[in-house]
Amino acid sequence: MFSGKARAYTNIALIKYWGKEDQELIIPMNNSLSLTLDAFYTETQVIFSEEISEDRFYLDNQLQDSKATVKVSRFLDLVRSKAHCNLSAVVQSQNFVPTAAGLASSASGLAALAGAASAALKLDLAPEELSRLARRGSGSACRSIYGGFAEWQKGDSDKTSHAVKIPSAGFENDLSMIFVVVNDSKKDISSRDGMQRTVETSAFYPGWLTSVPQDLAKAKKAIAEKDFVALGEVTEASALKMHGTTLAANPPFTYWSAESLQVMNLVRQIRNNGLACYFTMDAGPNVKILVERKNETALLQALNSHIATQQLVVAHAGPAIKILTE
Ligand SMILES: O=C(O)C[C@@](O)(CF)CCOP(=O)(O)OP(=O)(O)O
Repeated sequence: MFSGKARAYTNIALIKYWGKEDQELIIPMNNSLSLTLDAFYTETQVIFSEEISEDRFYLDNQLQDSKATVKVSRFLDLVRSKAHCNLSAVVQSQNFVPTAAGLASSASGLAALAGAASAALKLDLAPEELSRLARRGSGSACRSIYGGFAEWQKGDSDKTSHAVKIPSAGFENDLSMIFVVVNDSKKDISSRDGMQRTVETSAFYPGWLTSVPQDLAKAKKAIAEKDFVALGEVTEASALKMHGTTLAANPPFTYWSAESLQVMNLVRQIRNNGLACYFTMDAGPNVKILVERKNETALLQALNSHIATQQLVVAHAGPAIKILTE
C-alpha cells in the first residue's frame, strides 16, 4: 500500500492562458502569469494498493461518477507509468473554499492530485517536473505548484512546458484579491471547451495572441518594480481581451452575466474616484478585484455600500504546494 497527500492552492491568472497548441499534452498557445492565493485550496490523498480492484475518486466525501473518475484514472496512468506501477488507487479530494458558489478551481485540484500521487509512488519530483505533471491534468494547475507569482512558460513539448516562480521580493504580500461571487444559474461553458471553440472559430483570436507577449512583459516589469497601477492595468486589459475573443467565436458566447458587468462598472467607478483597483474574470461570472492590501478595507466598504446580494471573499498571496506527511 502506497499513500501520499498534498495541499495545493488555487491561482488566478493576471495574464491569461486561453487556447491550446496541443490538446493531448496541454501545451498552450501563449505564456501566462498568475498569483497563487491562500483562500481556496484542495487537499488530496491517493492510496495505491493491491487490495483496490479499480480506481475510485471521492470529492468532498462523495463518490464521483465514471466521467470524473475516468479523467482521474487517465491522469493516474501517467503517474503509474512513470513509477512502473500498475496498482489501482483510491483518491480522496477535499476542496476548502469559503463558499460553495463554484469557487473551487481545477487548478488546486489537479495540482494536489499530482502532488499526492507522485508522493505516494515516491517519484520525488522537482517543482518543475511536478509542474509538468500537473499541467497534464489541467493547464492552470501547473502554476499552483509555486506560491506567489508564477509564469507558465509555454514551451513546445511535454518537457519544456511548465511554470516557474517569478522573483518578486515579496510584492505579492502587498496585494489582496477580492472575489465578488455572482450567483448565476446558467450552465457555464467549461474553460476547456470555451478556449477550444475560440481557437477554432474566433476572428479575434489572432489579435489576442499577438497582444500577449507585450502584456506579459508589462506584467513582469510591474512586478519587478512593485508598480501596482501598471500591474492592475495590464491585468484588466488581459482579461478584457481574452473575453473579447469569445464574442467572435462561432457560436458566440460570453462568461459575463448582467451582474458581472455591474460589478466591473463599479470597479471602474471606484477607481475613477481615486482608489486603485482592477478586475479580472475567468470562465464564469464571478469578478476578481486586485487591490493593494493597504486599500483592502476601503475597497470592501465601497463595495458593500453598492452590492448587497453578492458574497465577498478576501484572498491574499498563497504558498507553494505542500506534500503532507501521513
Ligand atoms: O487560468 C487562466 O489562465 C485562464 C482561465 O482560467 C480562463 F478562464 C483558463 C483556465 O483553463 P484551464 O481550466 O486550466 O483549462 P484546461 O487546461 O483545459 O484544464
